Amino acid sequence: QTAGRSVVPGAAPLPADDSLYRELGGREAIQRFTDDFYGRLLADRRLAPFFDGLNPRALERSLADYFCVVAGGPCTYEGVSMVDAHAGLGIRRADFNALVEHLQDAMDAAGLPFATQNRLLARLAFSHRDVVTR
Ligand code: HEM
Repeated sequence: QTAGRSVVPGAAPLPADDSLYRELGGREAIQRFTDDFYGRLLADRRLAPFFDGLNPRALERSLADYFCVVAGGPCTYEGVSMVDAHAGLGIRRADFNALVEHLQDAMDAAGLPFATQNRLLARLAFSHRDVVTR
């Protein structure tokens, strides 16, 4: 474990280097596609109800920190574990897949290459069992 990086419970082991973080374009680029991603979630009538009443700025920042850490970047994620964040939400496999599609679309719109997108998605896939509870 490299000093200064927070552990993300339930996720894949942290990458050995920051190559994915750099491919994603760094923290600010991650924030930009994350903000776009969140907008897409809210525009999706299947998914928007999950995010009712939440503070978009706070969640966008938390998500971008999480993506940054998962990509091996020099960020700190201060949120809760994936189990705790999603417990009781009753998220189904179809919800999970829909969310991943929006993330792909946001990364596409940001011009990120498929290989880079897939590297991030592969790491996030480790969260499946912690997020999908029915
Ligand atoms: C790869 C899959 C996913 C990842 C990596 C992920 C990641 C996260 C992260 C990092 C947070 C912030 C937690 C915090 O700040 O403490 C969060 C919160 C949340 N996620 Fe997810 N998530 C995923 C899938 C989903 C899905 C499929 C849904 C619903 C359709 C969802 C709904 C939510 C909601 C509603 C919150 C806010 C919980 C709250 O603040 O009470 N997530 N997620």
